[in-house]
Amino acid sequence: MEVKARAPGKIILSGEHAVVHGSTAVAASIGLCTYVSLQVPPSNENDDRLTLQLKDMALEFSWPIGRIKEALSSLGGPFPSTPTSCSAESFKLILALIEGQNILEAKISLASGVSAFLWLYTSILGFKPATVVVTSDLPLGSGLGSSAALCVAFSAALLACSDTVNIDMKQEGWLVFGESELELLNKWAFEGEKIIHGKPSGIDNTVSTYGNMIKFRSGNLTRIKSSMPLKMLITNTKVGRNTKALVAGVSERTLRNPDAMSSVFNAVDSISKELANVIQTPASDDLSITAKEEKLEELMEMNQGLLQCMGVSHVSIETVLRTTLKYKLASKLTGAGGGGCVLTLLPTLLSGTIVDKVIAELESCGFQCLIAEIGGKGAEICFSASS
Ligand SMILES: Nc1ncnc2c1ncn2[C@@H]1O[C@H](COP(=O)(O)OP(=O)(O)O)[C@@H](O)[C@H]1O
Ligand SMILES: C[C@@](O)(CCOP(=O)(O)O)CC(=O)O
Ligand SMILES: [Mg+2]
Repeated sequence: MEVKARAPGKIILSGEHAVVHGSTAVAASIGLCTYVSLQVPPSNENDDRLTLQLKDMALEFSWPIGRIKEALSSLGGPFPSTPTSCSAESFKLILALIEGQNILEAKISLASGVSAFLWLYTSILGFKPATVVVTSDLPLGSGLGSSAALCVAFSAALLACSDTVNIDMKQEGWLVFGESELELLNKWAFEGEKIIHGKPSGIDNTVSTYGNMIKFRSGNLTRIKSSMPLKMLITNTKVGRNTKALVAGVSERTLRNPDAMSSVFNAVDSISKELANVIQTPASDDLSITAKEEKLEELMEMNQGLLQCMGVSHVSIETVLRTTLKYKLASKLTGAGGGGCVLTLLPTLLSGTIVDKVIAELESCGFQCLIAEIGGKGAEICFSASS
């Protein structure tokens, strides 16, 4: 049997980092996904390995099931309906399994994704042989939530193969889990994100699970329906960075300056709430689309200023801000910052010629631009009779 899962990346319109400290944030899924295919060999086949292929990186990891069992059976499980955190001790055992796999120094950042896989796999499915293949449209470590999309896609495929979720495997095409299954999937993906991010807020896995646009605060989501067209230019500075380190840096700054940072986080909270209001309030005679876009631009700029206060901007981000400002366009970093991606609002009345010019100028700096489809589907699964 083969099950496929796909889960989207995201943009954060307002509130990254502050959301880790209890502020409101607003995020939307985008039309770029991570795909996982999970193939369980027929029980009469003599295949007793768990294999993980990261196709985009041409990497393969493979373990005899007996070796995984030997290393991890003390953890108990599987416990698919009880999302459980990977303790420091379990993490050490998992790392020992990965250390035997010779990840090249240049690709060592992938080790956290592979660790999340091993934790989710053994916790949800136990010690069954399988081949799992991953591909992704998303750039890794760029602020578009590749870590969460990976954890959501893994969890969706694994839960679909477990006996926990009630889903008709004979249905064709891409399927969406029911509400309670989505909740379970989101909780498992959050456990995976914890392995990759250290201290995630949960916003990325939540928006990847549910799709569309959400307002998120302290683990609680409110679905948002946009009442205006929202077109965003995403500029990838291609400066690599690591969310875990940036999140830890903001926490250290908060420990050093608790009062000042608490004011910064409160200001971000207000900005995110206001941004959600602007997006949801229908345009009227008193509030035109253009006026709404101007409000959004101002809120994005204010949020960017506060992200600078948190210490997560970067010279490459500042170059994007300066470049777009020449065309009177407002931008902010999205995701963890420190490089990665920047969002620029493209107002409805902006001419195509200007958009082409700004993209050409950004690309001449070595950046990569794309115009995202915002607020699409969340996680989906698909069964096939195996190949
Ligand atoms: N397709 C993938 N294959 C393997 N690992 C991945 C994949 N996508 C994400 N990851 C893991 O997530 C990490 C990037 O996550 P992070 O630093 O949070 O940035 P972002 O979530 O913005 O892309 C990678 O270093 C890797 O460990
Ligand atoms: C910085 C943060 O707010 C978002 C991180 O997003 P990304 O991993 O950079 O895509 C962290 C979090 O909310 O878990
Ligand atoms: Mg991430």
